Amino acid sequence: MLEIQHVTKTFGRFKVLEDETFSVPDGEITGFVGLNGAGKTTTMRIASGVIFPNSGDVLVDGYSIVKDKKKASERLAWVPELPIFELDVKAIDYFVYIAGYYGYSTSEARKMGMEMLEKVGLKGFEKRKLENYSQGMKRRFALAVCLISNPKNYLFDEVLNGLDAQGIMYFRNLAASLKKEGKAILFSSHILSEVESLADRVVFIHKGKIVKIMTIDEIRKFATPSLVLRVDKVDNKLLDKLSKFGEPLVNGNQVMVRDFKDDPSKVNSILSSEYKIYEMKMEYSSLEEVFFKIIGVNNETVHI
Ligand SMILES: Nc1ncnc2c1ncn2[C@@H]1O[C@H](COP(=O)(O)OP(=O)(O)OP(=O)(O)O)[C@@H](O)[C@H]1O
Repeated sequence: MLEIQHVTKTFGRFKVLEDETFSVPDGEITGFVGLNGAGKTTTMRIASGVIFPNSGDVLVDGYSIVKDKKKASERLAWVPELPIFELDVKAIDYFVYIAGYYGYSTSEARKMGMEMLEKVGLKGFEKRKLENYSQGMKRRFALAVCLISNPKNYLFDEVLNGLDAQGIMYFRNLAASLKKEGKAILFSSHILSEVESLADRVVFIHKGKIVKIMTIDEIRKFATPSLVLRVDKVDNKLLDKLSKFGEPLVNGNQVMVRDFKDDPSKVNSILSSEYKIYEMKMEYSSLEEVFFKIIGVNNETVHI
């Protein structure tokens, strides 16, 4: 478990984090979202012990990263936003070197390295030098390396950046299996659809302050419900009928009734004598919409 406790950080006179407090529980994936410059990477760097907070602390399974750095960092793996492996060394040799640091023999480490690199989709590239890896390959390699020590806590900073569809799939599977093993995972990303599908809870950060912490279930309740219908024809009469339930938006023969808070079967009974309904389902607005509601900016003007 990770506990970020009243962390404040300033760079020069600029306050980047202010009294930041939240927890990353065991057996859960915690999504960490915010606009560019909100403070996610700084939080992760503090939690990993690379930089110190001005005040506050981070506890890793109860050990302070400030006062008991060795014990805290042994229990933690961190994949940084920009893994730097500009090394004139083969991937497998570097893996063996790092694994040696954690007490594995060369033969054990080599066997584990070959397996792990295959798992992250780097089979056939084990002997390529790291300096010749692409950004996506470096990220995959960083994911494999972070598993060597098998710690309880994980910090993944924008690890989806630069990953292709296969790499994203690997990360999804990895995060799900770590969660199953009861690990605590903090995962930042701008790909909010991925956060929504992976995370159990989401921490929202804005201008260095935690503005909201919500479970995915709470996010779904908070989100605006819409009824989506696919019908044989869309005419004014249909839209008239639907507008009694919410705001109808048309896209071909599909109509989305926004802010729908009624019983879908009522719509069915009102329409079924005049229209063929091919499909009817409830949809909830995305985490993205919830995010912009929470921080109070318009998603057309700000890119997340
Ligand atoms: N070493 C540093 N010196 C000065 N300012 C810094 C330093 N590191 C970060 N900052 C500033 O702190 C703020 C938070 O940066 P941080 O990288 O934590 O944001 P982020 O939420 O990870 O953003 P992004 O989504 O763009 O990666 C930014 O304004 C950034 O310019």
